[in-house]
Parts: sequence; C-alpha cells; structure tokens
Amino acid sequence: MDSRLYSSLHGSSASAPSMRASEPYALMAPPSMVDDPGNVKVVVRCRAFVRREREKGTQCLIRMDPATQKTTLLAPSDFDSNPNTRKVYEDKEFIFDKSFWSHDEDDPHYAHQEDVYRSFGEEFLDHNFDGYHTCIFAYGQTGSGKSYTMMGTPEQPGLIPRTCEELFDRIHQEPSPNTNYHVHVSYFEVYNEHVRDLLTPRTNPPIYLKIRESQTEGVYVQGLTEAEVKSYADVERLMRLGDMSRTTASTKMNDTSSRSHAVFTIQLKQIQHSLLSDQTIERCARMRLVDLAGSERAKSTEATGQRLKEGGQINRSLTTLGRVIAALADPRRHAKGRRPRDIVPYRDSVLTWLLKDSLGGNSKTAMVACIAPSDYEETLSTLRYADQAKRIRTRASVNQDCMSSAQRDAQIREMAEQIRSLQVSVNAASQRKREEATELEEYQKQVAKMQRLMEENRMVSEAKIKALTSEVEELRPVNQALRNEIEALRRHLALAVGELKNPIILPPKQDIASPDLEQGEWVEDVERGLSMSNDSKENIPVHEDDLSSDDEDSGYDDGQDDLAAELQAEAENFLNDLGLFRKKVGSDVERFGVRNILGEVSGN
Ligand SMILES: Nc1ncnc2c1ncn2[C@@H]1O[C@H](COP(=O)(O)OP(=O)(O)OP(=O)(O)O)[C@@H](O)[C@H]1O
Repeated sequence: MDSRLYSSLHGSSASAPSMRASEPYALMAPPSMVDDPGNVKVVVRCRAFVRREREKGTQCLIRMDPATQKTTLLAPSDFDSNPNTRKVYEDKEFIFDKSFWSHDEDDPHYAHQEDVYRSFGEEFLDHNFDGYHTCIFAYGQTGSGKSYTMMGTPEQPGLIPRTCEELFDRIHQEPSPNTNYHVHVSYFEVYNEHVRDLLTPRTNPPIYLKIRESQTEGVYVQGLTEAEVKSYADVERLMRLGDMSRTTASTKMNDTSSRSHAVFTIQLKQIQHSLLSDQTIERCARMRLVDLAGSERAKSTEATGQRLKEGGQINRSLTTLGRVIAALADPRRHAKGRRPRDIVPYRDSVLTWLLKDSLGGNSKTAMVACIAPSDYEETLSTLRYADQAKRIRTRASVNQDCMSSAQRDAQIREMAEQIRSLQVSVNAASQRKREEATELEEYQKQVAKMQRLMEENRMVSEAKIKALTSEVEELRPVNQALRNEIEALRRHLALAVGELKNPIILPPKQDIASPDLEQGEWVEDVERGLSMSNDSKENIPVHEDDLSSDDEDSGYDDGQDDLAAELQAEAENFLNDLGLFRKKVGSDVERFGVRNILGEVSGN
C-alpha cells in the first residue's frame, strides 16, 4: 500500500497552530492552550525473514491488507503435528492505524524505512513544532525489527535519524529572523532497572543515574547529559556515541540483541519575538524515541547466566508496561468518580515511571509493534499488547509561554533575585562544608594522637611487667632463705617455750656437790641436756655464770625459783625481741623493698 495514502487519510495536523518554518510568519497566532485528547496511535510492522528463518524454510504467518490496515496472524499449518499440545492455534485478525508490510521487498506494498517515517514520523515532528510533547516507542519480541525501525542502519536510517535530519532541515529553512531555535538531545538506557547515560563514557563500575519527579518538570533523570546540538551532524555524532555505549549482546534469536531499553530525547525550544506587539512566544516540545528491549522466552533464546538474568529483567519491565497499558486502556478509568492515578502502576518499573507522561499524560504517543513473520505465540502476544494500547487516551497540550517584554524583564529580575539567594545558600553550604572538613581533620588528628598515646602506654606496661617478672625471679631464693630463717626461729622459740613450761629440776646442793660429779661438770650436763634438740648453743637461755653465782649466794630452793623466774624473764625478753625483729623486718620490707632487706639479712 502506498504510504502516502495513510498521510492523506490522517492528515498532518494542518489545523493545529504552528510556528514551523514552512508556514508564513503572519499565521503564527498564539496556539490554543486547550488539551488535545487523542488515542495512542498504533502501527504494526512485519519484517522480512532473517537468514536463520530462511535456512529453516519457515512459513510466513502474517498477512496484511493495505486497504483496511488489517493484520492477520495465520495458524501455523504444522500445529497438528503435536497432538499432546493443548494450545489452540487459529487465525487472528487485528486492525491498527497502519500495517507496514516490510516482509517482501518485491511486493508493491513493501514499506521502506522512508515510508514508515513519512507515514507518521513526519506527522509527529509537526506536533513538536506545534509545541506538543511526543513519544514513539517500538515494542516487540526479540529480533522482530525494533532497532531497525527506530535507529536503522547507515544505509537504511530509521525513524530517529530521519526525524533529527528533518528537524534541522526545517530549522535551517526558517524564513523569520525573529524566531530562534534551541535543540538539546539526551540518550540513556534502562538496563536491569538502572538508568545509564549513553552520552558519557562507560565506567567500571557503571554510574547509574537517579530518577526524580517534580511538579514543574514531571519525571526526569537527574544529572543526565543534555547536549546542545546545532546541526544534524552534531546529532549523528551523539547517536553513534550512544549506540556504541548501549548494552547489546549476541543471542540465538539476534546477533546484536539490545539488552536494555534505549530512550533518545530531543528537546526543541522555539523563541519568537514579535516587534509589533513586543511579545515573546516560547514553545518547548519534547520528542521521546524509545527502542524497547525485546520480550523473550528463555527457551527460544537458550539464554543462561547474565543473558538469562537480563531477559528476566526485560520481561518484568515489559510486563509492567503491559499492566500500565491495560490500566490506561480500561474504559472504566474514564468513568466519573474514579481516581485514575491510583490504579496505574507506573512506579512498578523504571521504564514505566519514566514514560509516565508519554503513556498517560501530556503527550501525543505512537507505538510501533514489530513482529517477526514466523513465531505464532510471540506475535499473538505482541498484537494483543498493541491492540490494547490503541485504547489509551492521552491529553496533549501545547507547551507555550507568551509574554510581553515587560513581563520578560520582570521574569529576568525575579530569576536574578532567585540566583542571588541561591548563591548565598550555596556559599553558606560550602562554608559549612569547609568547617565540617576542618572539624573532621581535627577529630582525625585527635584520634591519631590518642592511638599513639595508647600504644606508648602499652609499651610502658609491657616494660614494667618484664622488670617485675625478673625482680620476682631474683627474689625467689631470698624469699626461700627468709622462710628458712623464720622456720628456724620458730623451732627455736618452740624449744624455749617448752623449756619454760617444763623446767629442768636441779638436784639438791649436796647432790650437786657429790664426789663423783663436780659442779662444773653438772652444769655442762644440764647444758648438754638442754641442747640435745637444738643445734644453736648460744640461743639456749641457760648461762653457766649465772647458775654458779646463784648457787653460791642462796640455797637450792631459792636458787631454783630465781632461775625459773630468770629464765621466764629471759624467754619473754627473747619473745619480745623476736616480735620486734619481725616487726622491723616487716616495716623495712615496706620501706626499702626486699632488695635492701636482703642486703641487711645477708650482712652486705
Ligand atoms: N524491516 C526490515 N527489513 C530488513 N531487515 C530487517 C527489518 N527489520 C529487522 N531486520 C533485521 O532483523 C534483525 C533483527 O532486527 P533488530 O535487531 O532490529 O531486532 P530487535 O527487535 O531490535 O531485537 P532485540 O530486541 O533483540 O534488540 C536484524 O538483522 C535486522 O537487520
């Protein structure tokens, strides 16, 4: 079918207000700000057999009728060959806004890349020049031709390069010197639920960007590169850069399978100043061109490891997209009293959250459902998805500001004031930061100092322990000597006390003076008897001189009592001395330490 027929049928929003270059300046009246509700445009494109399918002699299961835009999915002829299967295969018919037959190049209705662009890509560019946000996304199973349709090849460029090229053609053809254009592009991918900027070099580990939502900007990616472009050559360079950075891998179904959803965004700003009215009109439009990753069955791709994990993530986000589409397409959603925002699960995946506005808000949106000609089940699933998307209604509105020079000046003043107060808070914040950094440095210094001190303390303690241990070792023999001494003194004392308790009874004087025993000999005997159990003779409290003098001066009985009393006194004195000696030893140990006492004891 001739694609131009489609254009004429659907028109290219000729009635919409426009600032586009091809229209005369006089027609550029301020556009209506009323919302333009409309359904999501859904087109389907069937690709040619790839080598793998040709080699297998695969049957083509798609028919398209250019007159009615009907797409028919045929039941595979060999489905009866497996009687155990419970699946039902039958022909299914769908009608879309457009059915692109890109299967057989020899067919007169074959849809080339140019035809696809002319059919609705061009129309969407018109919407952008009118100030509407737009979104075109390609959906389909892996290897069904999404990247080919959106980006294409250098020889066969797809929708994205064609849109950009024509955008700059129109800008360069702008006849009015009062209209200025500013174009920015960004390119990011959603890989495993993470957003990565495709216009910055890949890093390891990768840098993932955060998604934010604001009242004024809606959902946006924080910190995303938005490169200003002045010509199509600039865009081409960035597209190549992003494509090289995009995550692709070879799978059984596709040699260069996209493992991520890629979102290419063009921001078009038109500023037009009328000298007559002294008014400035500013229109901002955003074009979102999305190449989704393909749905895939692990069985078909035979994926394992990382590829399998990616496939799981891709399928999950596409399932969420399906749920969002189903919720948006639900006719009850528009019923009175419903709060639609509550039931659309945009936030369940990064992809749907980012496409929130494009799917259910201020945007004119189109879906290209790409299908392979051979896979019944996958194609049926894609066509059902697309069929549901047809029922989604969005409310696009022109994004335009119209203001006088005075208003603009006031706005500039207000912004200058805002910038000034922001500058003050930035300065304060950086001052706080600097102070915090100094405090942190001081804290770290203190910690290091404390650690050093603790280490020194530990070393001193170790040295002390060493010295004490060696002193203990040195004192061990001294201690033993002192113990022996004390033991000897104890034994000596015990003897002396025993002596006192059981005094030796001396014989009567005459017996003493018996012819066979001289007085001196007897005293020696007594002495000997006393010293029988004691080696230390001078410790015995019996003295020969005392005994002899007493015996001379008094009788035997008196002498005995005196002697006992004397011995008693002597023993008490001895005990006293011993007590004093022990006390002295004790106090000396306390005062001078054991080393000095050792000297004293050993007489050094
Ligand atoms: N209309 C077409 N005409 C000719 N070849 C096509 C067409 N569509 C797709 N192909 C070829 O089919 C193969 C798969 O296409 P493509 O890579 O675009 O699929 P995809 O849907 O993006 O896959 P994936 O989801 O795995 O990334 C490519 O070799 C591509 O050149």
